[in-house]
Amino acid sequence: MTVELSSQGTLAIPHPRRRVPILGDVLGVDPGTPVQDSMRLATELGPIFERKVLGKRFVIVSDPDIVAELGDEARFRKHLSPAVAALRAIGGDGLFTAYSDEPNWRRGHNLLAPAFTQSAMRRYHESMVDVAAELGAHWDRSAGSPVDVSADMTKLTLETIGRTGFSYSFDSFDRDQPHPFVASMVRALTDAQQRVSPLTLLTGRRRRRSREADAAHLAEVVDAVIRSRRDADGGDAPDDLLELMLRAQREQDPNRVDDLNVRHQVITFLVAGHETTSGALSFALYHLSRHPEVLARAQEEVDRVWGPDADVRPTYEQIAKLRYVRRVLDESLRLWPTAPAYAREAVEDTTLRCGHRMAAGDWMLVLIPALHRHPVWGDDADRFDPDRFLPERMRGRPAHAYKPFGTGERACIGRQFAVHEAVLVLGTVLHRYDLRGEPGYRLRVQERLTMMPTGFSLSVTRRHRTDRPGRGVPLLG
Ligand code: HEM
Repeated sequence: MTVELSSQGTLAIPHPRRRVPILGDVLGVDPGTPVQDSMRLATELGPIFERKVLGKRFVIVSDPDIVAELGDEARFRKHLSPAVAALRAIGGDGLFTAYSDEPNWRRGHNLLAPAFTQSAMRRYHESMVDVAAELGAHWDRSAGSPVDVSADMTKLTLETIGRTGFSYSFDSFDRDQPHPFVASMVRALTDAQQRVSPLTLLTGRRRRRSREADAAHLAEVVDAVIRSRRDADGGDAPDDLLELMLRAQREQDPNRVDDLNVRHQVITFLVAGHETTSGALSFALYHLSRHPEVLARAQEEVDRVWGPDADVRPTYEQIAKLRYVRRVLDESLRLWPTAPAYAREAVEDTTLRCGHRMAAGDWMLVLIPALHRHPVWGDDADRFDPDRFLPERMRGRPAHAYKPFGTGERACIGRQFAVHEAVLVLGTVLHRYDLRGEPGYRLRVQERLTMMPTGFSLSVTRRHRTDRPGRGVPLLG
């Protein structure tokens, strides 16, 4: 990166041309799409630029060298951006919204990390297969009408984290409307993201009331889940996240957390554990529907690894063998990383190698979709190409050019969970259906802290044995 130094010897950071006094860089900005606006600004202004909104300064970076430096845990740590700090209204000091020096972050991390190891995934596998099969049954019932992909992926991922983490079913596929938990969560996330916008500042009181009602509703749902567990006969309690926390309380474990934090952790995992994976699956299905050659290759792989039985229940080992499907997921998360930003603050005064000085507490926002389109990805970085994730091509790129799951000790604890679930679900869909997107659909991305395709539907038709090369006899009907 080339740098230009200001008269004070620090990096002169570009900003949007038309800056308005007091309000800041708001012209041409849509409060509903701050991430996509910033992606556009990154192409205009480069891999480090600033935006000011109502006196709040955001330094936004997408340069792999700077991102690598910000990942140095000795000099930087997680910062709660204004949007993430606003989420504390529902997540309190749960893992995602805790400050790194809050005691409950370390305790919660130590307590819950064993539930996210690769071997722990074996315990969740059968429940994940069950939920994927329910999606199949739901789509079979759609009888040829297009399915709303993001809505159904949200049902699926909420159901999966509910059952695996808390042995609780939201009965997602038996509902016409999303569970009220989802409606409250979507409003809470959207509200958090828009909290820094001057336009939304004007709608104060009504917004505050609705925010409080949503926080109360989320707490109510979660307290009911916790209560039903406490009331149950503890004899054969399921081995899940909730049990880990309740057992630690009973056994006076040094990492035990109090009742309020148990609530915060459950809300955190229900939200963080489904919203991002739902978006990742929806984007992957969007790309598959747009790239018939990728779709055919992915289907060929699933047929080969899982065999011809349309109602197959894949084994745990058969998920990791879907290498090409995994590359489809990785490439979807490159173009549309569904948790699109994370913030890092300087632990003490420091100077970046590019010359930019940061005082202790100064922070920068890593804009992941722009990092994932940096020139190190080549001059066709906007093109969907899963083979970018072939091992030999990955070795040729800087490691910090790909960060969909964040960085360091505050990186995503649920990464293995998300990958196992997403590959399993994509495998199930590809094995069972042919997919056809609406020909006129142009990708629209909704932002609510996370990103999700909107208005995207697919026509799904059951595949026959004759659709699987070299097989012969029809499987159905
Ligand atoms: C494709 C799916 C997912 C993506 C893209 C994703 C992305 C991320 C990112 C970027 C962070 C770091 C945020 C920051 O530094 O501020 C994060 C943290 C976190 N994620 Fe995920 N995530 C996904 C799935 C999951 C799942 C399935 C779970 C739980 C089952 C989960 C639970 C969490 C939690 C609890 C944190 C906070 C960790 C901590 O700070 O200790 N995520 N995730």
